[in-house]
Amino acid sequence: MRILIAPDKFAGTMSAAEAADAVAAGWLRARPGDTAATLPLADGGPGFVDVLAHALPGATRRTVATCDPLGRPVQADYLRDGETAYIESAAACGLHLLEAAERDPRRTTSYGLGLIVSDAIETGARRIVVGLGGSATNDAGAGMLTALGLTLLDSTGAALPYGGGVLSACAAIEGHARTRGVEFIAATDVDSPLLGPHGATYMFGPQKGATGSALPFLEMSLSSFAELAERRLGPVGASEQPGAGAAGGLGFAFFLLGGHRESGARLTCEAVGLDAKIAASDLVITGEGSFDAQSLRGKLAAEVASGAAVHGKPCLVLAGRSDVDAHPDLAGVHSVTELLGSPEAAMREPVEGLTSLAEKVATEWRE
Ligand SMILES: Nc1ncnc2c1ncn2[C@@H]1O[C@H](COP(=O)(O)OP(=O)(O)O)[C@@H](O)[C@H]1O
Ligand SMILES: O=C(O)[C@H](O)COP(=O)(O)O
Repeated sequence: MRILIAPDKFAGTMSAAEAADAVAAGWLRARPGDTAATLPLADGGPGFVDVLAHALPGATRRTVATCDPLGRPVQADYLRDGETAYIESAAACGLHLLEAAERDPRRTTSYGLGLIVSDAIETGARRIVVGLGGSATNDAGAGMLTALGLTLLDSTGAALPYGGGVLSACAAIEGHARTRGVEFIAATDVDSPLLGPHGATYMFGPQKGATGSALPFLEMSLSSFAELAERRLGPVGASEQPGAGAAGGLGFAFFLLGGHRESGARLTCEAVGLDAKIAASDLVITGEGSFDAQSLRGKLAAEVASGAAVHGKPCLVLAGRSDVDAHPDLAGVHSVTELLGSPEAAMREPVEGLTSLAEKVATEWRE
């Protein structure tokens, strides 16, 4: 049997490539007569640039000095392919760049992403595809807009500090972004709007360290900024567009810059030729760290599963943990947590855990 193993990363424990290798090793241990092809994927979050680097052999990597969500210096890689640049927002805004105790979206900024985008523009990029996801920020892209040339002022005329928590003090937006003639594509991992119960703050704030009263405070801050920014920069309604809430509202900021949204998962799947690879296999396996209700809202595993369904191929999800038992596009959902008894055990030895899960599922698989 020909197996295609096409997972996303397991955030915090394994890259997509490590996860794919672990599944292949476990599967082949149980069924050595099968062939396994690995295809690490991404949905706009971490891994976006690495996946595209494999898919676009003509693209070159460029390394730039930028800053992390707390303003500390970091190096970030992005890709150039002719006049197109492919940038991963998590390279500057990523949750993985902070210690657990440092996570606080009232303070974190997307400024560093603006420095990467500026570098791309200054070196001639005219089409910029930005992968959104895995961020530690919830500032509606205000930091990035500042790095691109806009000035955010409070009611006394002083420049606004960075972070999502100060945005309700923004009384004026002055200047122009240095983005004329540049097409932006926000490759988002979620289709959430900016505000509301399914928006950036309430859906993703808690995983970034915002809890209790910080949540309504951030929601109010973003809402006030969004109203001003839409009036000043347009288009009105940008905050309600699907994807505006991706990466702490960076989707919204790209809409203000005239950009449009694509599904990050679909974009990477198309770039690697997933469809043809599914057609040439008998079974597809995908996975991610946490397979949950969010995953079904256009995330990578759901994209792979629907691709498999189109070709009538069975698709399995092997996840770190899961609260989804079944889905019409899936032949099965299995988790390392279920196998080892607790999420702690699953995360302690992630490669071994996923390898054992794949071995068990392969042993039980009936064609
Ligand atoms: N090896 C693992 N075993 C169990 N749970 C994991 C493992 N790796 C990651 N996770 C869980 O998955 C979460 C990340 O979810 P994931 O789907 O990978 O990313 P995202 O939600 O950012 O797209 C982690 O916070 C952790 O709870
Ligand atoms: O806020 C973000 O960065 C994402 O759009 C959602 O986060 P996640 O993909 O890391 O869960």
